[in-house]
Amino acid sequence: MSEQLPAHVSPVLEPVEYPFAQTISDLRHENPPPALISPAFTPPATPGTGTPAISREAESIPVDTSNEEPQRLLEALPEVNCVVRARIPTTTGTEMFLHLYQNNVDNKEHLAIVFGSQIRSQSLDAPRPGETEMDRMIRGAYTGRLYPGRTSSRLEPQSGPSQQQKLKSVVDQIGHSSPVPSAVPRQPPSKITSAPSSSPLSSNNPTPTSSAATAPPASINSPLVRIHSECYTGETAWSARCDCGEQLDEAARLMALPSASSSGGVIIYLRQEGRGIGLGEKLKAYNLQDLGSDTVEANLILRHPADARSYGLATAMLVDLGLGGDTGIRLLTNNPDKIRAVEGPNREVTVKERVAMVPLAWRSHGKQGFNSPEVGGYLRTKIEKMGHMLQMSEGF
Ligand SMILES: Nc1nc2c(ncn2[C@@H]2O[C@H](COP(=O)(O)OP(=O)(O)OP(=O)(O)O)[C@@H](O)[C@H]2O)c(=O)[nH]1
Repeated sequence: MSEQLPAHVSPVLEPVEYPFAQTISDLRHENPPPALISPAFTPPATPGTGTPAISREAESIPVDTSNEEPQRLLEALPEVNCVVRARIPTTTGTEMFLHLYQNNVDNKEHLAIVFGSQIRSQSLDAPRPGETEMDRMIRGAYTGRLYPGRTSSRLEPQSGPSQQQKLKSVVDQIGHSSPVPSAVPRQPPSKITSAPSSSPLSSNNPTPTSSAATAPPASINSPLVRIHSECYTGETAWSARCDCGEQLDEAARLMALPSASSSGGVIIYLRQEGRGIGLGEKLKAYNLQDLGSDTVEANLILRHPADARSYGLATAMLVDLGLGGDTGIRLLTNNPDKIRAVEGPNREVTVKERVAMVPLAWRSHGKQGFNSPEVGGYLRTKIEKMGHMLQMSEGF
């Protein structure tokens, strides 16, 4: 029997009662386990959601989420609590505030990377019984900046001016007029000079879509938000199988632009590695991909949903950061499921605009970013099988 199988099928995968006994081709064409398809799966032909391939200029394409009710929304939002926040000066010159959250649904340390000092966590700022001013400063519940010898978590008019004067003199010395320098992209994109566009509307109305690359800032009231899922391989191990690292860099770059400084920005960094299946399972999926499966098929063969993620924690964190209700956000994504899911079960958050994440190589016609057969297949599968609002670029 084993000699009838393709050479790449391991003999240990032969017992007939398991899907592993079949060839990958069988699984793909005859027996995809329908019960394992994620409720987050979106048919490829989501109307009105494509991103034109030829022009990478700012495009507004209507998206209406008012009739969409994802099946996996919880009835109520989880509880989240920001336990510590710290200022992180970055290698690009931008500063951000890293917020670490705990919650009542898992034991993971989900993060909010906040650009701009105007976005504050309510749970962090809430007083804790018996805590001292030093306790508050140590857990990051302070306003302004920390400096040696500071004794209060609140800005004090008496001691503040001298520190502000010190800061001003430092700023004057280095020739900056703004206390927070703007970002220097890791790979400076020559054609990308402006923030994404936005235009106000509610999620009950058509949502314009703009390209992150070129759109001028039409509205700066709603902060830019990226809901990012952990990807060790793409963010840390230089993987060219996916564009996760590039997307993270690009989100940070956009949020650090001077044009975004009045509204700020937030990257919600969720610890749902491998679309929620974990790193070990994702690595198995990579091996299946090298054996011929696409990213969705590989997950299904491993008996995982195509996408095992949920976004309730992200919604709760955004609400805690004061971005709930009518404040509205501009969401950086191509994923239609994310848009409605992040709004929460009772529309606790309003997505006013979607901003497309177009791969850098596509926007620059190969001059920047990176290309590989693997990332091409990864993006193609997202578009063709997961309804991503992007159109495959020619030559990739
Ligand atoms: N299971 C699986 N997960 C992958 C694979 N490649 C990347 N991932 C994971 O996919 C997730 C990246 O998803 P996101 O960056 O949130 O992107 P998205 O939801 O697809 O859509 P965008 O918001 O448009 O980027 C991370 O958790 C990665 O670890 C893969 O081949 N298989």
